Amino acid sequence: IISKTIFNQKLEKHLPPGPNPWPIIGNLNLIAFDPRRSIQSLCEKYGDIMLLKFGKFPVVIASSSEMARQFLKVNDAIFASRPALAAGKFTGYDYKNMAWAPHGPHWIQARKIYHMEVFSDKKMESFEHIRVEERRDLVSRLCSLSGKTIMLKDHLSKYTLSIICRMLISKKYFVESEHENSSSKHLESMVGELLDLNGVFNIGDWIPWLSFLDLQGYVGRMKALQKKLDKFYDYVIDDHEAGRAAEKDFNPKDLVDVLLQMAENPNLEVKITRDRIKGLIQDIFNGGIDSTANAIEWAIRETLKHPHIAEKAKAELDKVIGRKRWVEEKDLTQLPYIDAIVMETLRLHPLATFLTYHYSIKDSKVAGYDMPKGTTVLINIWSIARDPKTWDSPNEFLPERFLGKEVDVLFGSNFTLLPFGSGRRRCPGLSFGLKVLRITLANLLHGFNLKLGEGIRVKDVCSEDMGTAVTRPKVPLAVVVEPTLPHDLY
Ligand code: HEM
Repeated sequence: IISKTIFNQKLEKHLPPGPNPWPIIGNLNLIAFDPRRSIQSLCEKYGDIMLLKFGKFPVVIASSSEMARQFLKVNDAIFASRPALAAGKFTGYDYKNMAWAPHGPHWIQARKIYHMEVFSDKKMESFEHIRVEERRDLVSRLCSLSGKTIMLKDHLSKYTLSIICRMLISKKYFVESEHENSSSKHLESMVGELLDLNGVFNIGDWIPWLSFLDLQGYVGRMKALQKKLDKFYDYVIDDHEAGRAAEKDFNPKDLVDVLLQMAENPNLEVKITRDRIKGLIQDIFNGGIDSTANAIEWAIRETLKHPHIAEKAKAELDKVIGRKRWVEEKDLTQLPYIDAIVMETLRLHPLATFLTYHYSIKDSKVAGYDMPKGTTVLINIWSIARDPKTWDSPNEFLPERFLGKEVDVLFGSNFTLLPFGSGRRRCPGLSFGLKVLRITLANLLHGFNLKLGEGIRVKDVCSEDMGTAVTRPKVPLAVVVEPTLPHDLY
């Protein structure tokens, strides 16, 4: 009876191929224990578009550039929403942030605010001094640790966190301290956990009547984390409100000031509440800190694994910049090999295996298949960027393949490479993240000899990730840094 029902359904509707689902659990039996790897191997079997059932919910996996184009360009307006998952409810202020917001007036308004108040060319320029100062701070900190084995990622996360804090909330709020709850390390670890929890596969999302059991403990962790972050945001907002109250003719200095000012505007289509302010701050913490730090770490890791690539990059830097100054943002267009390393890094090590879930708001037909309203879509950017039909030697780190190409191949109009997504939901922090990644990588290679930590051999440098949705390196990178520019530059 079951297979007949399924067969009839498939006849009535032209659905993408995929394994037959079980009642209640759908195909969860095939993927629940190692979702990422299981989905990848099912894609190999069923092809570039596959239908799975997560519980009773249809989930389509798109694993080729053409299928990505179908969802992110041809049918973008239909698939630009998000499913209502626990991560959005418990870590996205009940979908009042941007990343988990369904397509609608709140999300449209939020994106406009981001574009105008954070990522416009004018704003990006006005924040340049922050990026310069924090970069100086990073290189002098690294210089002071020269000769010692350090965990590079710790320094990179601290650096991206400081830039974001100063742009968003003007201050760092957290100080260098041994006290766990007031150190920047504390905020960093909360933000790292936030990113991970936003990528988990939570069974209760797909079998809602089981959600109260919180079988994997993720919802409990989300709630506990959100409570801690909420306390921090309350403190920041209260402090900003006090600043506004104390100053006559107050001039907004950062995004929180701007949002508080907008909250007083009765004519906005969607009222900006305190929770919406928190959600929007949280998006930038969630999206901007670890993503960029991870990408810089991956790039350095690959150059350590392939010393000839580091040498070639240094030769370019010596020729274009010389040995008497640091690289500045205006130099970036003169450094094609650095850009090639960046592009190859984001090809092999995207932030996540799949883009954040997309979700359809009405019935549609995609590539000849019927897609009912409420279909969730996972775009498999990891497989697309390693597709042997598009890429020669797809698993090798070969920056040369990008020589002669501009970094805008990363912007999503070429569906063979989608590290930032494409279409309406494309990453709004793209140009900021990319700028920080390019300039930091260039300066680290220019100003330091980076060597592997004691006892680590080149062949031991691991390029594997942890196998979770967010592609974090399996083994943290331990390095020794040696300054190479004149001492007064550090
Ligand atoms: C190398 C750095 C970064 C990478 C690789 C990256 C990647 C991504 C990806 C793949 C998405 C999902 C797109 C989709 O759903 O189709 C995304 C969304 C997003 N990113 Fe980024 N990102 C980076 C940096 C940043 C930065 C610096 C910020 C903010 C400061 C940011 C904020 C966001 C937000 C808010 C979203 C959700 C957009 C929405 O749902 O409308 N990201 N990012």
